[in-house]
Amino acid sequence: MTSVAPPYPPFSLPSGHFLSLPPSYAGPSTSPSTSSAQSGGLAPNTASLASADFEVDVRTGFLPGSKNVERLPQPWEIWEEALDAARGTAVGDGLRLGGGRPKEVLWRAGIEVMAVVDTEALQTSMGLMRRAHLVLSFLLHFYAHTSPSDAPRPLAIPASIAIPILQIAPKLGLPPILTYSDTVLYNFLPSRPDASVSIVNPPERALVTFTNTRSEEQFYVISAQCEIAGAEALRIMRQSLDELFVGDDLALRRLAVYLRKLAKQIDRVGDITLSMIQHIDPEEFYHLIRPWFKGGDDGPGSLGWAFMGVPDEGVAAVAAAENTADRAEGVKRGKLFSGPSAGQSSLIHAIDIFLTVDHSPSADEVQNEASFLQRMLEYMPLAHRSFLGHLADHPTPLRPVITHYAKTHPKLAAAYDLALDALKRFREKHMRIVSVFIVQQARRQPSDRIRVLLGTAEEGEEVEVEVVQAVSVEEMRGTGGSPLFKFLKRCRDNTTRAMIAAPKGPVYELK
Ligand code: HEM
Repeated sequence: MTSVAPPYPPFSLPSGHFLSLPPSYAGPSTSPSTSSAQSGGLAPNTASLASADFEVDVRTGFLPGSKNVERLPQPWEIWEEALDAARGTAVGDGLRLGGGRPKEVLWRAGIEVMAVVDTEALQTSMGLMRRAHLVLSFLLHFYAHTSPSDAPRPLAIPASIAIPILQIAPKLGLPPILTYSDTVLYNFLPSRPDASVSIVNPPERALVTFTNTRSEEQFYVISAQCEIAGAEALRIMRQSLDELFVGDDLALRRLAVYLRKLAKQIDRVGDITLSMIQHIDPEEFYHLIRPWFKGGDDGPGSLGWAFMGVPDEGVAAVAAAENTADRAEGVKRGKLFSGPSAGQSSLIHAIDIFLTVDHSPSADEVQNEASFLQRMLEYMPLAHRSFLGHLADHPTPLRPVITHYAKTHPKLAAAYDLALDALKRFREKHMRIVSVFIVQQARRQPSDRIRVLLGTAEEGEEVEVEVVQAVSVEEMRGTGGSPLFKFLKRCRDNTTRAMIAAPKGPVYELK
C-alpha cells in the first residue's frame, strides 16, 4: 500500500471565520468530553463525530434519538393547558395575531395571574426540559403576538412564563425564545411513533402549531425530514474523516466515493426542501404562520421583550443578543432575540464546515448581514454548537488534502467539487422557496379567506381585486432585519468559490 500520508499543508480557519470566534452565548459550562477535546484537539478523534456528548445520534443526526415528550406531567400540566387554550382545536379556532377579541384579552389575563411553577424536578430529564422549552416558548410567542400594538414597550412578559423559561433555557444552551429546535427538532413524531425515527420511519406529525393549519404542520415536518436525510450526510462525513485520518491511496479513493455519495445526499435534502412548494400554501405561510415567529428584535427601533420577575443577574446568563450599545447609552430595551429560522439548523452549517465553505464577512459587508450565520449558532442547543466547533477543529480536515492532491488525484478534486455543486444546488432550491413563500406573497394582498382568518375581513365580505405592491427584492429583510437576497446570494456564491475547478452552468437569479 503506497503511503501518501501527511504532512498536509497547515490548516486553520481564516481569521474572522464565524466558527473561529468563541460563542458569545453564555450557556452552561459543560464542554464536550471527547478524547479530542480533552487533548486540546491533538488526539485523532474520528469516532466522536456522531457522539452522545454532542447530542448527535448516529441514526438520527441532529434529531433527538429518543421519542419527543408529547405532554408535560403535573405540576407543569398548567402550561400545557394554557397552550391548549391558545391553540384551539381547528383552523381559526385559536388565538388571533394582534389579539383584540375578548378571547385573547382573557387568555393573556390568565397568563398574567398564572402561578410560577418550580422547574427543579424538571431539570433531571432532557426530554422534559426540551418539551418545557417548546411549550414555554410557544406560550411566549402567543402572548407577545396577541398583545395590542399600543402595549407599553419593551413588552412585559409575565413572570409565569419568564421565570421558568429563563431557568430551563440555559440548561439546554438555548436562548429564551422560540427556536428551530422547538418548532422542528423537539416537535415531531415519526410515522410509527413508538419506533425510532429513521429514513424509513420519517417524521410525519408535528406536536404543536400556532394555527392548526396543515401548512404549518408540514413546514415543521418537512424540515425534520431534511434533518433525517441529513443524518446520512453526517454518517458519510464521519466515514470521510476516518479515511482522511488513514490518508493512504486506498483511503483517498474511498474518500472520492464518499464525497460523491455526499453530493447525492445533499441533493436529497434540497429536493425535500423543494417539496414544501407542494405541501405548504405560500399565502398561509406568509400571512398566517410567519408573523408568529417574530422575535423581540422586530425592526431597528424595537425595544424587545422584558422578562418580568427575574433579577438582572439571572437574565445576564442568557443575554447574548442583548444590545450592549444600548446599555452604555442607558436605553431601556428588553431582550432582542430573533425568532426561529431554518438557518438555525446545524445540518447545513456542518456541511459548510466539512467542505470548508467560508462565510466570514469581507471588509465591505454590512456587519448585521455578515454575522447572520454566526448569530444563528447562538440559537442552537449548546451541544450542537459544540459539535460544530469540534468539527471545525478536527485534526484532519478535508480541504487541505483535496488541494494538496488536486493535480495527482483529479477524481478526488472532482468529487469534492461535486459535493460543493450539490450544496450550491441546495441553496438555489432554497432561494426558489424563499421567492415563492416570501417575495411573491409580499407583493400581493392576502385573499379573502386569509383575511377572514386574520380577522381583517368578515365572512362573505365583498372580494377586493388583488393589488400588486411595489416591493423590491433589495428592500426585503430577513430574520433580525438582514438584507434577504444579498445574503442568500452571498451564501450561494461562497459555496461555489470553494470549488477547485471553476463552477459550470448558469446561476439562479432572484427576481
Ligand atoms: C418555507 C420554507 C422556508 C423559507 C420561507 C425559508 C426562508 C429563509 C430565509 C428568509 C432565510 C434568510 C435568513 C432569515 O431571514 O432567516 C433563510 C435562511 C436559511 N435557511 Fe431557509 N427557509 C425555508 C426552509 C428551509 C429549510 C427546509 C432549510 C434546511 C433544510 C433551510 C435552511 C436555511 C439556511 C441554512 C439558511 C441560511 C442561509 C444559507 O446558509 O444559505 N430553510 N431561510
